[in-house]
Amino acid sequence: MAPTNPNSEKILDFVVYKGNGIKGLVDTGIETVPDLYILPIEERLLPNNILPYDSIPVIDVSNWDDPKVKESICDAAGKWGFFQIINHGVPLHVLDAVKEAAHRFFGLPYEERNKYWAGNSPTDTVTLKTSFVPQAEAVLEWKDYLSFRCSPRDLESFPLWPPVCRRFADVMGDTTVDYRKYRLKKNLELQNSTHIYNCLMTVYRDEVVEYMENAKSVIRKLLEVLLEGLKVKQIDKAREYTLMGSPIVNLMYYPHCPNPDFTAGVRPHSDISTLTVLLQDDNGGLYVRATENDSWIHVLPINGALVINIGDILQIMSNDRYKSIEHRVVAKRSKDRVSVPIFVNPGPDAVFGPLPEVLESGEQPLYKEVVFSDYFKYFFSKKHDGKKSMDFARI
Ligand SMILES: COc1cc(/C=C/C(=O)SCCNC(=O)CCNC(=O)[C@H](O)C(C)(C)COP(=O)(O)OP(=O)(O)OC[C@H]2O[C@@H](n3cnc4c(N)ncnc43)[C@H](O)[C@@H]2OP(=O)(O)O)ccc1O
Ligand SMILES: O=C(O)CCC(=O)C(=O)O
Ligand SMILES: [Fe+2]
Repeated sequence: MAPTNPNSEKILDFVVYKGNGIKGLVDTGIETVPDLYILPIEERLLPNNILPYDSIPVIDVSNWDDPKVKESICDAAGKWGFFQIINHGVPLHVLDAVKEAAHRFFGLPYEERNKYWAGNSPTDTVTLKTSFVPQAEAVLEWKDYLSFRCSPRDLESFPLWPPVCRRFADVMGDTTVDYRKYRLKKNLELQNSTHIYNCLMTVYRDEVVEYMENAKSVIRKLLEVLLEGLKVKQIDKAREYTLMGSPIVNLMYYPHCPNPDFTAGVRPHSDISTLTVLLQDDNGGLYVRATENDSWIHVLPINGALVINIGDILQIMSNDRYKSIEHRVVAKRSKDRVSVPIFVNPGPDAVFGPLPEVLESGEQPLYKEVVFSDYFKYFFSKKHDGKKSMDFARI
């Protein structure tokens, strides 16, 4: 949807086609929001539509086996589709490191960031993008993001992920070092050299993998509890592939915005994942749709917590017992906001539909069976538009 306004054409060229991103535009010192980013009034989040006293549930998961914990998770998935978990076991330093990595990556000069811009990246497992689908959006979203595909197979391209650290190259001698050798060397060196540790800490890809590795057991536990709530006794290999075969980790960057009320960081949408594990910073800005018409609940940042939301796939598999709820993001006026979602997605060729365990008592399926890559392509063929992507699978 090419803009007709010549100024918007110039901005589109600078941000998208020259690969500067919205970060590059903000770095030019703009003091007003360009037309290309101004939402029509009916799409803006107005203060009257925010419910000031409501909040999504916060669940302490220090004991996953406690029936009350399991019940709270399944209830929240059915009623809210969103909840925060605390005492989940992912160390605070791992969470802080990955947020810090996002700031460091987006703090790099244009030339360094641009090496990973969609179309330039040495591997399709890591791409830097802007907005959502700029080709299909009349108004762009105020965000850039570095996206990492993290299935075991994708991790083979780890050596091509952005290290961008001279000191790292000096220490390792070769930035294209094999991942396993790199881990081995890191473990050996860590025992006797804080200097080398500090060097390694400046490598983004390492923080992303560290975060993902730590989050895996939380994801597994959440899925076990949620599937048990649907009478599924165990997650075998085939189900594991359908539930979590191709995770994606994004480093999201919402640079400060001269007038955030006019813009969308992310438009209202539901995620297409089975579930999403989201680490947000202390800026706030994430809003979840409440049951009342067009009202929104702010997700208060809690240090160390992870925000969990049910995605379309789990709503479909549960035949609507669990809900993928719409949410949106508003950028900040004077601070750069970062967040790190893990979209826990099915493997590309996984076929999903309402689970047999859910339908066993004769309930009618509300959705047909769909191949995940078809659903994914459909989602990325248009702008974020509430929950409309679910129509793709609805009977
Ligand atoms: C929210 O809930 C989610 C989210 C997610 C996943 C989130 C991600 O961030 S995954 C990474 C980004 N997504 C994808 O890559 C999706 C796969 N991509 C596609 O299917 C296609 O790129 C497309 C979006 C459908 C567009 O296809 P097409 O019209 O054929 O255009 P392309 O050839 O791909 O691109 C043309 C040209 O533009 C560049 N480009 C495309 N998108 C962007 C962008 N956002 N920013 C900047 N540039 C972009 C592209 O690289 C091409 O450039 P060339 O120089 O190569 O011509 C998971 C789960 C959830 O629940
Ligand atoms: O940045 C956030 O807090 C949420 C981002 C989000 O909803 C998404 O990328 O799907
Ligand atoms: Fe989302």
